[in-house]
Amino acid sequence: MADIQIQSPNVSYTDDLIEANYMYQTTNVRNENGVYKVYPHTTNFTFRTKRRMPKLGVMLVGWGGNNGTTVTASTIANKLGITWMTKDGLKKSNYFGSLTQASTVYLGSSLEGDIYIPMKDLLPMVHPNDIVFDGWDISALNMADAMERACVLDYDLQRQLRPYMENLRPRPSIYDKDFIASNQESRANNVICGSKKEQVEQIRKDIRDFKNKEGVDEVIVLWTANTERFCDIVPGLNESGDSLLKSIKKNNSEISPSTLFAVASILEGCSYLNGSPQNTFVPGCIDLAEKHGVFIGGDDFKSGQTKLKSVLVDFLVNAGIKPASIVSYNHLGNNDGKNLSAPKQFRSKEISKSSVVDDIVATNRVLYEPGDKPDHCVVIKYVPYVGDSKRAMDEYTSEIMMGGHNTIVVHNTCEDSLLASPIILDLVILTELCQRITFRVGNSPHFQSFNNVLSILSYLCKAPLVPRDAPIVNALFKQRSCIENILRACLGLAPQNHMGLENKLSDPVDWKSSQNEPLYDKLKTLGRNNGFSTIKELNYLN
Ligand SMILES: NC(=O)c1ccc[n+]([C@@H]2O[C@H](COP(=O)([O-])OP(=O)(O)OC[C@H]3O[C@@H](n4cnc5c(N)ncnc54)[C@H](O)[C@@H]3O)[C@@H](O)[C@H]2O)c1
Ligand SMILES: O=P([O-])([O-])O[C@@H]1[C@@H](O)[C@H](O)[C@@H](O)[C@H](O)[C@@H]1O
Repeated sequence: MADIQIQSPNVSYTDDLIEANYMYQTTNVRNENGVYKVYPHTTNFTFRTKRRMPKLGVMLVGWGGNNGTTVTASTIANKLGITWMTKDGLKKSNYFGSLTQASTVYLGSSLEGDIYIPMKDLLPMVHPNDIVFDGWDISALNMADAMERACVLDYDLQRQLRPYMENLRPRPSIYDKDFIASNQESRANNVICGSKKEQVEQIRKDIRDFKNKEGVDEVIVLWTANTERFCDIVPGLNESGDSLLKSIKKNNSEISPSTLFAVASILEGCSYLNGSPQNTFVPGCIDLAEKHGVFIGGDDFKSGQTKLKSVLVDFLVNAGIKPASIVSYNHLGNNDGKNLSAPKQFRSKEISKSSVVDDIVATNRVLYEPGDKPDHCVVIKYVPYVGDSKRAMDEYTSEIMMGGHNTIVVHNTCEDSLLASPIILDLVILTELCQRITFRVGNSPHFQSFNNVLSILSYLCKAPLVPRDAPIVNALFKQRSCIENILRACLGLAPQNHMGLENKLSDPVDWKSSQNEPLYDKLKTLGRNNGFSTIKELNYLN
């Protein structure tokens, strides 16, 4: 755990809060008679972050699935420090793949060189080991048997975890065979009967029951159940919070289980996150979240093939290379793949997997005329034998200079649920953190929360949900920078700009820097006394 203290008059610490003054710099552009007039703009923000972390409860819809069992098992294994033997030797529990737990951020430079710390140490964040899990599943299997059914974790690990999981049982859930593949029906032996209104009330009761039973301070609900078909958006049905609630009262068949869960969570004041591609967040659901001041986020975990695509296409387009054809094929044999073998459920996934390049393409009118975009084909096949080990094959064919072509072919094999599980953790950890951050703009007396649609979560989602009229960003490193720089802003730190000007000066010794930075004070003294003029040379001195 890196313990950091910002030494700045712009940042203050109390027992309850970290408060930071931050100058947010943007540029406004106006096209005036063909000339882009650019107006730099600075806005003063004051961020407040509550330091006390709650006991966090996470309720997973689809708890008994591959992702649900794997993320639950992994936090128990990490908490207990479980190791296990495999044919490749002894393995230790970890959170690899988690942005908050296993990636680092640049903090600053020191005499010893650049300092990087785990992202999780920038601001107080809930530790995954401390999360209490519960949830629902249409399958009644206890979590130990469900973990075994998932075939994700090594046997010796499962063996050690069984005693901690066999008494965990998913709560009965809302099942509607019209929304997921018919091949899931055999699994549905743990369902809530009654009208949609009664089902919502039961889910609300479950959330309260979990809170009271486990003594958790906050609950976040996350959908990791099967992909549903898209539902129709119809005026009078679900275009507003009121119409949505009325449709539920009327037991309208077009209201999906995932939207019912979202409504129940919102009415209980719990953030709701969607790890699947369906359009859970119909306009009425977003409206309801806004009215109740509840965070929502999604859609569809960005875990493997699409995550890489949002890097590769960003790299190609920003290198001035024109992707002209993108073909993404994969096959997998888990129950997710089985559900996606049905056309309507596949269509939901095809939409989320296909939309990820649109924003990147739209940024470059040198390569793409308006309306021009790459051929983009998504194929998913269900092959039971390979189980959770998804095999993805991609081909990127791009136009390069003077009629040339560049073709990149990628083969990407992974246990899908071991990529998705850390993403589930990051989604809930960042959402919980955002629940503790408020900010005021300028001299406003009012401290506000983030917009109810938590677009800061975009890095973790294939089809980022953003506030009305906000731009959708899919490029992975822009999304990561967004998270890192917002966390830095909460500490009054400037955004990472990677300029490294201090290492690009012909005479850094005379570089004007803030007087309270020992490094540059020392540089001036040592540099002058020894004729050294660069940081590297100073380091050599030490
Ligand atoms: N890498 C990944 O695993 C990945 C990446 C992106 C998105 N996703 C999405 O995450 C979801 C879960 O993936 P998975 O591999 O865990 O699938 P899974 O089929 O193993 O688990 C889904 C679980 O949801 C249950 N379920 C279905 N409908 C339900 C309902 N209405 N209420 C409660 N439970 C219900 C099923 O019984 C099953 O146990 C899928 O929608 C998938 O598309 C997964
Ligand atoms: O995140 P990603 O690897 O691009 O997409 C994955 C798909 O390729 C896979 O077929 C599906 O089963 C997973 O749910 C996930 O959505």
